[in-house]
Amino acid sequence: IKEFQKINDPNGPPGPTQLPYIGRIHDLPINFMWLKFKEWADKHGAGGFYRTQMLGVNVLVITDETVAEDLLVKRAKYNSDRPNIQSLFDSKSSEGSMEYLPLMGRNKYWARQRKLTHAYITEATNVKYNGVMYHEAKRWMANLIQNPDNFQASLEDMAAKVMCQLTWDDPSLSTYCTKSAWGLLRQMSPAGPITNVLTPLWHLPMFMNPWKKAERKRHDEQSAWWQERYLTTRDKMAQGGRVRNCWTRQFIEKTSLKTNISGDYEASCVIGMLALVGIFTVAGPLSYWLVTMVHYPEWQAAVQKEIDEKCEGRMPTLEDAPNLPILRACIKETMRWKPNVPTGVAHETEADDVYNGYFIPKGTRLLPLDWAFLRNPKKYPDPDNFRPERWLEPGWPTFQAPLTQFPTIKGMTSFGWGQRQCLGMSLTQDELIVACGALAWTFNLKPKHNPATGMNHPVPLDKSNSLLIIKPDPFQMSFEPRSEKRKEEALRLWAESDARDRADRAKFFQEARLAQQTAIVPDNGLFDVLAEKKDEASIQIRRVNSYGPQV
Ligand code: HEM
Repeated sequence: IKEFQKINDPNGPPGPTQLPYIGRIHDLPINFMWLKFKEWADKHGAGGFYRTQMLGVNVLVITDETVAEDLLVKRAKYNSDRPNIQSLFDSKSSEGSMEYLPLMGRNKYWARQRKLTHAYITEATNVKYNGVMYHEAKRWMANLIQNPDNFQASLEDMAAKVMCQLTWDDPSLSTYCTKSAWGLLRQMSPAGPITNVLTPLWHLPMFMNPWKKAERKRHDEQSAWWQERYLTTRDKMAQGGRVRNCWTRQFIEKTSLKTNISGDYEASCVIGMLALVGIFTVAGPLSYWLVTMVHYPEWQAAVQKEIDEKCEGRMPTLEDAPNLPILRACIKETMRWKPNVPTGVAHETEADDVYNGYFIPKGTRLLPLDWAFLRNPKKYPDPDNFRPERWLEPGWPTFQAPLTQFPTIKGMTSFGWGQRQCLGMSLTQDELIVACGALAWTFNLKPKHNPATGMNHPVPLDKSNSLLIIKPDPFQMSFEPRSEKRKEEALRLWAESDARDRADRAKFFQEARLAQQTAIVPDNGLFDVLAEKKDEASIQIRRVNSYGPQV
């Protein structure tokens, strides 16, 4: 009784009644958890937040943007740590595992890896990703023409190819990279292994602990693959520069000479993680774009009309973005209506604090509930419906001019807060403009006819997985080329881009080989450095493998 009274202290923050130790874990469903959090928000969150508990852990659910601003931005100094994820080894990198930047505590590994990631993404954005997004969007359009029923896999593959190209100059790695990203995403999600919710199970001895054994295998495979990618890239460079511009090459050639990244192992992790994080994050809104366009043909027509007029018949590029506000409004409204990280990503407090008169103990998880922010009826009237006009017409609370600049997805609550704010906002916006623009230019996206029932296959609006980053459950739809001419043109664009890419690679490799034969390239000693570093790397990697993760 005493314990019950203590955790339900009437002077504490509001929230649902807690049971000793388990808190409210018994009626928090694993699936669609964000809906239950929102239900509690409607009952208890009048002040913009409420508290709950889970197996002894304090959670403050933030349901209002102003409170998120106060706690996560203004008090970022001590509210930017991350909670431990039980089913990963050393998820916070407190023991020096250095592996998962987005999950790290606010420590030195996080600080230097965030700096490097930010610099690399910014540089790639400034050079428009060396055309990689256009190339992959064209490949995807051709794939959709030739094999439309495989659209969900080819969509993820497009996002993965962009990241593998930017990271290792090798789009053929996309299949493995996607699988690897899935493995990590599942492992870190509350709806993944049961040990993320019933955390004490994780501490069973290894011989009777299937969860830990499975994670050991997943972890070791993933880190070995990251290391192999890194060393293979370096080998290729040492054998005649057979790698074009990419983040790994940039690290080996330039950054490694002046960085505080500790060495090859850490480099392979920060670079590998960067490749992974850009797959499902972008694939989510892109999948929801398909769902939305099927349900709102009038908005699809408006986007197509805008593209046809403003791009004069061309497939849109990033240069066209300022002239395409309807496209940008539909992208932003898709992300508002169907956010792909609906619970938000938790921060953890590093100091005791008092907020609005309520005591918040050190170690509290702060959960910025994106589903609640994006369904706030004051900011988003008619929040449950897809209304892109809220970004386009004066009179709506979210309207902002000029339309050449707004709407933009940059700064949306979905990208998080303060010191931990997402580093991929520009990349996401650019990839969505290119990919959604290409879809609108090439296809009419429609429901698919089911001859067995004589009706269309349903395209559900509310069926998804419940991982931390969600995507819609498999569905069927049709990709109808807008005309025979458009179809031919899309296929031609891909053939042309593919041929150019092959020719560029061949020319680059030939020149690099020639330069190596005539010893022009190694005059800066790069290859000697690389040869030496290779030995260091093998030593270091042997060390890392024997050190292993903290079990
Ligand atoms: C729709 C797309 C995306 C969404 C909704 C999203 C959302 C988020 C969220 C909610 C966080 C945590 C923020 C916080 O803790 O306050 C985050 C962190 C991060 N995101 Fe994204 N993200 C997206 C795309 C990307 C992409 C494409 C990349 C990179 C290519 C990326 C890289 C990162 C990184 C590196 C972090 C960790 C930042 C840190 O912990 O300091 N994200 N993202």
